[in-house]
Amino acid sequence: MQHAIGKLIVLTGPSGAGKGTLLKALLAEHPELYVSISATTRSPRPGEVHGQHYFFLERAEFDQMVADGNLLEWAEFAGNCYGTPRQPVAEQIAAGKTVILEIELEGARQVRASFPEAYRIFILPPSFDELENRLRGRGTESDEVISRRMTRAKDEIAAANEFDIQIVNDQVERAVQELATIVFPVDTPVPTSV
Ligand SMILES: Nc1nc2c(ncn2[C@@H]2O[C@H](COP(=O)(O)OP(=O)(O)O)[C@@H](O)[C@H]2O)c(=O)[nH]1
Ligand SMILES: Nc1ncnc2c1ncn2[C@@H]1O[C@H](COP(=O)(O)OP(=O)(O)O)[C@@H](O)[C@H]1O
Repeated sequence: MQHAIGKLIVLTGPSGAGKGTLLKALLAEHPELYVSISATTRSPRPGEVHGQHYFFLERAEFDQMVADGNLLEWAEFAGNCYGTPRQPVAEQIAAGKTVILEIELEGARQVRASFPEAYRIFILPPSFDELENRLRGRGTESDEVISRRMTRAKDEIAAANEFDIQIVNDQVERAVQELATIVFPVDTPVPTSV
């Protein structure tokens, strides 16, 4: 039996741009999508669940995953390590699923090198000020972490044109619809008669 081959989609954008918000809304409409669960050394935020939002690991455990070749990509971001467990992604793609990786810029570059057929989407905030408002408004990070993320955001936004497409997250509903048309491109209808 021949296996269907699914596709791989990478979603990147500065912290606070709304990647998590858009993905959650997309997933609610399309539960058949598989969103990869990353490993991280960052501490859980209130409400975050191990194995659901992230696999929260000690640094030594993360380093072991890297050493064993168990991460498809990984990077350091604002003082913590983040990486994509390889096996679940490989399994879901082999099963024909569309797999989404929500990862930062360095990881997205690694995926481009190792998986050039992946489709890479960049989420932009409407403005830099609005990005900071959203990050502060989320209320999950200290001032110091916010300022580290804002510094990083400048470099990330400067790399937006490395991606196949950019989506401005102005309004959640509109941006989710745009995202959906990219993840699920409308097939050209096959004429039933000529
Ligand atoms: N390279 C890489 N980046 C990741 C991974 N998981 C999450 N990230 C990115 O790490 C950054 C920080 O994530 P997080 O601490 O959850 O903050 P948030 O995205 O602002 O909620 C974000 O840009 C994520 O997209 C991963 O597996 N690999
Ligand atoms: N289009 C939008 N308009 C206003 N606020 C938004 C929008 N999208 C997301 N937000 C808010 O901005 C904050 C950051 O969004 P989040 O999805 O956590 O970003 P990211 O995952 O990219 O770090 C959250 O408080 C979220 O509710």
